[in-house]
Amino acid sequence: MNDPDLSEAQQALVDAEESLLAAACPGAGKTQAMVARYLKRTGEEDRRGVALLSFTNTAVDEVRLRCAQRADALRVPHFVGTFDAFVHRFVVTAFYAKAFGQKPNYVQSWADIDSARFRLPEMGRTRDLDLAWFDFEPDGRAQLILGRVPHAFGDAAAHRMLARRKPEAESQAAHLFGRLLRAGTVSCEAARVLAEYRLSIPDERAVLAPLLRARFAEIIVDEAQDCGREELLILRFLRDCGVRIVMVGDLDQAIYEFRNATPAAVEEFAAGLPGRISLGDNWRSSRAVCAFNSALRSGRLTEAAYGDASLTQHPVHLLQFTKLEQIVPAALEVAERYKLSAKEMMLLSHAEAHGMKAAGAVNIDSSASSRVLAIAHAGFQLRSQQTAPKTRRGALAQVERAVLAALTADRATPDHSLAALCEEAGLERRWLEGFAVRMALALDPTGQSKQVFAAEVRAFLKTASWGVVPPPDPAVLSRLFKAPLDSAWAGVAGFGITPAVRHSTVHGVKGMEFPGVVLVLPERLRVHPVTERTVLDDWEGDHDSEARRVLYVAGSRARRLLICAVHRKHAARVSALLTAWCVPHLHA
Ligand SMILES: Nc1ncnc2c1ncn2[C@@H]1O[C@H](COP(=O)(O)OP(=O)(O)OP(=O)(O)O)[C@@H](O)[C@H]1O
Repeated sequence: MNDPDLSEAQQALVDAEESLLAAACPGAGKTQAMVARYLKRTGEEDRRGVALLSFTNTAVDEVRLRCAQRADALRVPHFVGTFDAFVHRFVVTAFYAKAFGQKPNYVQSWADIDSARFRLPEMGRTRDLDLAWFDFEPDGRAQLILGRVPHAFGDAAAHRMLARRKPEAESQAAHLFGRLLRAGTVSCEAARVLAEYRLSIPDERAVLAPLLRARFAEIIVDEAQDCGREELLILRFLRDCGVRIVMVGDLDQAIYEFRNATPAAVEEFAAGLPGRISLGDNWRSSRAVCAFNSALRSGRLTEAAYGDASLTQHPVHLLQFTKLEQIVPAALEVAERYKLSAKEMMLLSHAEAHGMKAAGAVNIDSSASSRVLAIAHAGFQLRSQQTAPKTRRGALAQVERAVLAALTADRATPDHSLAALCEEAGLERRWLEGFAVRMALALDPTGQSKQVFAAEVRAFLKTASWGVVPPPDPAVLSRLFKAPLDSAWAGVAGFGITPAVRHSTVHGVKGMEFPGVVLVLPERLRVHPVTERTVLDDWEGDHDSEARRVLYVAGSRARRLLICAVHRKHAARVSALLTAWCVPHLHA
């Protein structure tokens, strides 16, 4: 029976009877259609399961919520979860347990654990190397992906040094990878490598194929454009086992190339599937936003506005700025013209720092310059209800470093990992974390002068109970915990102030929508290290690039109003592009 809430194209996705790619535009209602299919198929299959796989826990939670009325659809043999959870449960765990004689302990990412960091001898003043910067082959070989090494690793000479010592870094990374695996620590990246390894062994394929064939009738893949090499390999295996593969996605929203997800590889895999349907009705956005999406899209799909927002006549607004701080007041003026409140607006940028500065939020890095300020900042973050876990962890890590500096008289280099510093200081990391939380919460800078607050910090450290380690030297405390500069302390007043407009990176709002979006194009655009092109070069030259897709994802989050806040240097180019692509636009 047809679902009255679904369009014809969405219904075609629900009813499809062969493996296929459903290529959808932004706002096509992929989730709605996919969940409708999942519920229908789980009702039809009584023996074998249907799996619905997503890439993020948020997307998984959303699907589970929408299936809440049908508890049977969430029970065995069916499966709703992340791609990683699927790989762990059905491909890797048993294989690992057999090979290593223990159960694996999965961690989200190497980046989350200190023991996945290491140093090369005589590396100088650089940060530790991180396993997350390497790709691993099924035979355990490592490949350093220089594009993943963050700027903060060190100065230009440090980056050159690392490029020169790449083979040495790769050999150490491979060694550490093997050591962690043997110890039972398996990151999601490592699990994918193990899955790939397992599937490369003919005997293992012969064991796994009948199990998966008997267990699953169909795998539905949400956000299919984010499939990387290993996911595609697993899907290929499942397809060869006779499991139906239904992929739903928008190749132009592929913004995870750093983890090997490339739209070209997904397209190639999809070309081998018997079916393909297009979902080109955008139920989310106004006509001007749809035109903006079409101007940025590299794929062939044509998109049209279909939902309530299609009646909105607001053009895209081009807002020129010279300083990031000018954006919000001007954008709010435009929003007000269309009766949109500040709460309905979302400011998006590729790099977090630009959005933060434009929104007037205090940047945690600015407090890194002073230990006293870092402690004030962490206290605020811990007390606030709105702090994201990642921000809280970052703020606390700065307090931990400050405490370690006090104990080691700042002898340790600031570039060592916290785990290494704890070892040097003879402290348990867990104890230090607890100490940092207690200290940040005990000290409140509200209404205090910087001198008084700095004195409170020193007094706290002087009188604290240090347990196993000797207390810090008072002379060291006076030297390391001075009152911060006036300009930095002025920022403390801003800690408690919520910015007028919410802000996020583009990657942080994937799958979401907002009545109004302010998209920031800053003065300095990223230059791709290989192509040496910026996003505007890509757009003008019609090159499909991740930077261009990031703009597309950002703009397509808007329902009614899109404001492109463009630095004066680039305004003429963006205006010319919007004109060339017939995007209705106005200069604000
Ligand atoms: N058939 C429909 N009729 C009316 N509204 C719909 C229909 N399908 C989806 N919508 C609405 O359109 C909006 C976009 O849907 P959804 O967020 O699922 O899109 P999406 O395909 O996941 O988009 P994106 O990939 O850009 O994140 C939602 O507000 C949803 O409620």
